[in-house]
Amino acid sequence: MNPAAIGAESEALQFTYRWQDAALYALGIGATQTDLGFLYEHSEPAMRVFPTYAVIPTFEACKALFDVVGGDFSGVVHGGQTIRLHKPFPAAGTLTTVGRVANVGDLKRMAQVIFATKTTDETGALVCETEWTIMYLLDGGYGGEPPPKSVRIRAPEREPDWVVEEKTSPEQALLYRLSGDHNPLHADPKAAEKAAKVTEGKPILHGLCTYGFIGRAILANECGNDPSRLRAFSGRFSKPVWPGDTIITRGWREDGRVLVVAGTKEHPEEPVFTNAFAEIV
Ligand SMILES: CCCCCCC[C@@H](O)CC(=O)SCCNC(=O)CCNC(=O)[C@H](O)C(C)(C)COP(=O)(O)OP(=O)(O)OC[C@H]1O[C@@H](n2cnc3c(N)ncnc32)[C@H](O)[C@@H]1OP(=O)(O)O
Repeated sequence: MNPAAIGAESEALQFTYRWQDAALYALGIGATQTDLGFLYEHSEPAMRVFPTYAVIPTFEACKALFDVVGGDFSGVVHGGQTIRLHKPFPAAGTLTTVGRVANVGDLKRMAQVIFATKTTDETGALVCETEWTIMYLLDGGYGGEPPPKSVRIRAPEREPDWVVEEKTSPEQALLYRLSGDHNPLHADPKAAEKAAKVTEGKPILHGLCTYGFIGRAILANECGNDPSRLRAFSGRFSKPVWPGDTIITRGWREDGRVLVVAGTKEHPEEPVFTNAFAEIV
């Protein structure tokens, strides 16, 4: 790993998308007939885009920094994701993103890298900021500084204010990857075998696919499906999810935020998404 990469920036990368791309993303994160306003170009009012789409135009700006950071990509898993939204995404458009290496940390058993991005639209207005925590399972112990301690967010003891249970399909990762993350870990059993410590030898779901399912549950229960009301969404991928699993998301309204925990029906013993909150207006 290369701690000298901290502060490195990508070029300003342009990303143009069509309504078809936003609809394909929506299907990848489990949208159904009840989400028609996110799928149909002639929707009235105008077609909306799920706010978690923020991870799609920003992905390449992070990937562009992979070489400067170093490490072994075959041992990479997604550790956590934050998005901050300043404007809803139009159904189609051109966005410009600059990526930055925010931190490279040594956890001894693994390394942790944080990539940050800023995205603007054609008018130069800020649309979204993102933060990607990436775990390098094969690169710990390189002699670097540990990352700053994360702030722990725990769900209250009481019953949640809402619960959403949604089954992913066995092909969910094969559909989600069409939106741009072609990591073989989510498609190829041979690649999954190499990361067997996490995957148990079977392709796992993209963390950002799970994130999209959970984001949809928040949008439906807290924002009346209005993307302009979700201002931030953050959480940690604590355990893997496999295509076909049923994701159960629980939400609590607490101190002006929504705290979230998600698990799966198949592995109820430990949650898959933790340390999570959403900010709503
Ligand atoms: C950037 C553009 C390119 C994007 C590349 C991404 C490509 C994608 O295609 C890849 C994916 O989508 S992979 C799928 C999604 N991710 C996963 O399934 C990983 C699930 N998580 C795990 O298995 C474990 O958390 C695991 C194995 C990660 C760690 O578990 P443990 O070893 O048990 O760690 P633990 O002892 O619990 O924690 C020790 C300290 O390590 C840090 N940490 C651990 N998990 C973290 C996580 N998920 N995120 C952030 N930090 C994490 C913490 O510092 C932790 O200490 P503390 O708990 O006190 O904060």
